[in-house]
Amino acid sequence: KVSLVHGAHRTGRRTDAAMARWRAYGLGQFIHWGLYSIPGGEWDGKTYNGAAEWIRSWDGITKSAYDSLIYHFNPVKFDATAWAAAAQQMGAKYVTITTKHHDGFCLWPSKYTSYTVASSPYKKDLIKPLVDAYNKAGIDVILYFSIMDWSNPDWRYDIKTKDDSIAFERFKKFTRNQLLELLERYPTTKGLWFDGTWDNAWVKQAAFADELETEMRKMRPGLIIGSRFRADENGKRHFDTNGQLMGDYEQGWERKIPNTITEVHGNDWDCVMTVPENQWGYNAAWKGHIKTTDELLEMLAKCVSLDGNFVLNFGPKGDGSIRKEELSLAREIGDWMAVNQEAIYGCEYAGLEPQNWGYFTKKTGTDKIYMLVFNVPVSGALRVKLPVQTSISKAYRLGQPAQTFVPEEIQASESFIHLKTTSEKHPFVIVLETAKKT
Ligand SMILES: C#C[C@@H]1N[C@@H](C)[C@@H](O)[C@H]1O
Repeated sequence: KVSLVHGAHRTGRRTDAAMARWRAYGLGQFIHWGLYSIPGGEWDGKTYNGAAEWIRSWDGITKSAYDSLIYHFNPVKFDATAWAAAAQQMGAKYVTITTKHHDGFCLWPSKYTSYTVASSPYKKDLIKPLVDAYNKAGIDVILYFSIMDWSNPDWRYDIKTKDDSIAFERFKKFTRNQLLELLERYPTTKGLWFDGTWDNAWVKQAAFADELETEMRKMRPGLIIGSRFRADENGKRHFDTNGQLMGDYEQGWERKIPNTITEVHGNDWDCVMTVPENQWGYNAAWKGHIKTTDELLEMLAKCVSLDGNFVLNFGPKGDGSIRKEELSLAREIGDWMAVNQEAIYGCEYAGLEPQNWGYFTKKTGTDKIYMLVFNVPVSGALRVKLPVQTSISKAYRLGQPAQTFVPEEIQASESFIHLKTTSEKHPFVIVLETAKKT
């Protein structure tokens, strides 16, 4: 181990109540909304392949033309209550909302720049109504904040000259001001989801970022900050030079999910996922593979089965409406969660040998096991291997307790659950109440 001043300040998981609440969420919603939502991935009649929220960075688009979008931002269809209701029906327990993406446009009337909603025809703060509506719907709010800020003349990708250094010192003050402003304005928010922290200039700010993180945590006890915020003094991100996780949970699972529990290293983590391959902001012409409800449910199940949360992204349109494809996905996920949420909320890695038919979760603090079935074998026989000296005292279909199963023990602590039919068309859950053999 090397001695670090600005590495991880904690080994192992946080054990406080705020983090336990985060750990139990299971399902979250991501919202990417801003000026980029107006063009929706198209410019002068041309569609581009890159992510729609990065359109300002694409060749062929003049930056000033993009920046003028602020004078057209007037989301008259914005309805925070409707957004929160859709998320609540879906079963999301937390939402991560873009306060400022890489373009630097602020959805709140920040005192520290004019590039905010206050300078748009809409004028009003968008974050407060969202925080209030989601909280009212019983959904916690995490604020997404991009350190990288293309609108700020003091931002630098790297610091090469004295002038760069002087400018970036101003940028660091600006960034701190905005973050403390967000924490002051929205006191019920539970965490900050940082992005745009990979550039050299920021990676060189180990001491500043470490002190800022400490300051924010003092301001908001329980605040949750992931591994993407800061680098250690050797420029190591997510995991410090000693391999210790920076921050409270691993934030590396962007559009990907671990396959084994060993990849999780005993940390908390969440996976943030797009519906199309790689579009976060609204993209009019969704191209390529658009994930189905069952695919997204399987991702959710896989994340929870490996001790993570699954956060599904929505990209509202520039007018503030949510596209119908996302609303129907939310509804179908919600319909499934209405029956099966017990296998998701407050659940964790079950510690059992993975099986091909799907995923195990376990209710935290109990011996209750859930079998989330996605791949019914032609035999209809679902193999279950329990720890030695553990038996299944009861097995039944979640949501239909009268549909019970009598496990066939094929050898010590290994059983088959025989399905009554192999013609299920959608994922379902079997509950196993287990007990230590006396
Ligand atoms: C790259 C990148 C960013 N990280 C995702 C969470 C989106 O915000 C995307 O633009």
